[in-house]
Amino acid sequence: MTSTLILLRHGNSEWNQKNLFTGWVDVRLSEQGVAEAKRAGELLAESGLAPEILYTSVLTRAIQTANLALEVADRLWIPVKRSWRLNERHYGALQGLDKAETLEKYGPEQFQTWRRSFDTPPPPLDDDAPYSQVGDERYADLPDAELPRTESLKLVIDRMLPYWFSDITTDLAAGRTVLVTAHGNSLRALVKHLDGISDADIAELNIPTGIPLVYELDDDFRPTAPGRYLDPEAAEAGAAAVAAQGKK
Ligand SMILES: O=C(O)[C@@H](CO)OP(=O)(O)O
Repeated sequence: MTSTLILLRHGNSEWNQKNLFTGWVDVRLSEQGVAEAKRAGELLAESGLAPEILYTSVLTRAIQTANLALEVADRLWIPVKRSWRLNERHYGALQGLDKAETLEKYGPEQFQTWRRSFDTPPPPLDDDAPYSQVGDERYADLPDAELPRTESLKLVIDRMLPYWFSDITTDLAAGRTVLVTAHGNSLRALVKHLDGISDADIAELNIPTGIPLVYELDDDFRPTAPGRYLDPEAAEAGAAAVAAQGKK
């Protein structure tokens, strides 16, 4: 039996628009992001795909995106599960910094290492820094030692994959069409796992905002074919724009 998995990166956020490193900072969608999320709902409806359960991170921009898309697709009623394990990568001390200024200050090599290397996290964020998540109510159940102060992509995979196996694959095994609405780097982590992308090659993968990416999975939750974007042309342009962030 095959099952269907739909991955959706949240629409453009207020901080994507301002070109700021975001990570776990809880910003909202920009107007453009709202339009992208609604368009994602149209793409889902036009494709005939009907999500039966929604997974999101606990960050507002992913939740807004899912709600807007599902409303357009007339599926706002489906059950929802949220987890911090689907959150964006914690960007450490870079959270809140301007990407172009960071590129200029530290140079392209360091900038690319922080953004896209597999296992080099940015410097950790101080607990009393303005954009720290220490004390944020939504993480109250998370032991302090497990609350990230920075993360590499590898660390995202380490905290995301257990949830993939414990929860998301359980719904897939039950034959449900699953929608996962999450973030650029948490979805890069999941796509790396699904497509078996090497630690080196994952640096080149960028996920566009607001365009559903659909996988058919076999009984072992492996893709039967490459994932397909419901609007391939827009996805290509969107991924190129993400890759170019920082450059003025
Ligand atoms: O700032 C961030 O949290 C992410 C996603 O917006 O950015 P980047 O693509 O640079 O990893």
